[in-house]
Amino acid sequence: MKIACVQMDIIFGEPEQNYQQVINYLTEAAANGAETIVLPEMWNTGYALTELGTLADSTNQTVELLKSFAKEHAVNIVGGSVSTQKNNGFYNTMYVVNKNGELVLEYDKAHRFGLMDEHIHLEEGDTLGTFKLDGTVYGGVICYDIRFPEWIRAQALNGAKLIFVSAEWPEARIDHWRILLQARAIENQCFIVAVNRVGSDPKNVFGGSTMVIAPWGEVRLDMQKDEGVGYVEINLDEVEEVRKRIPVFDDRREKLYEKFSKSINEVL
Ligand SMILES: O=C(O)CCC(=O)C(=O)O
Repeated sequence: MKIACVQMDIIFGEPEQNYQQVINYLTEAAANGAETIVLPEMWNTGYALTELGTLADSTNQTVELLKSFAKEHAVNIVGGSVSTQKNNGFYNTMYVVNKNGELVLEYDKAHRFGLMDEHIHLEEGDTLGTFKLDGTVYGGVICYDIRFPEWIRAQALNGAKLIFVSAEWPEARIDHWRILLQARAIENQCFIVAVNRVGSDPKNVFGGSTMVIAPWGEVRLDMQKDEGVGYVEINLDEVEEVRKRIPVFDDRREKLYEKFSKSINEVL
């Protein structure tokens, strides 16, 4: 599978300009033969959280754009995430569409990031971001979610061989981003395709470092601070090879883990 990672800048609080930027990047990636294109987090508005009442997508604009582009160009799109308004609240929502133009995932970020005020302005999601493309199971998570190993493990246990991460991760903690992503790939013996933004907003400078990591932990793509589209070819058979080499999933002791997580709760 040829994957294209869009490491873009996001224009703060300007959805129409960001939609146009994304169309340009999708067009470039499709013209270069990408089969799956991945976008960063909150690419429609950036973290303009106090203005979501007028800026968030409340009309399905994003889904319609992604569906029609995917169908016309026969590409899968992991549409990063956008700010959405639904059920009387605002969400940080990841959409994935397949190459037939069908929506196969709508995932609301499960873990809200307090340092960027998400807990004040956004609702939290309660569903697991697994989905299928051509019969294979994938996972999708958003930024801060990667700090929760049990959340990524849940995806692997539900069959995900590759987990997509969309982010607006600040440069100040980019060493955490790199190490956490590599750890999540190694411990779950899966591919991680993680797309971060570059540029800055009124409060943060973002760290780029979009990466593709193989199930054995090797970094196959590292975009550092380059703005634009990065490409990588991956073969999902590597997942089974690594899982045979060290059979972590067979050696897990679920009941033991449950026993001690209960004990800790009882003590507290
Ligand atoms: O966990 C972090 O350090 C960054 C998380 C973040 O920026 C986010 O979830 O938007």
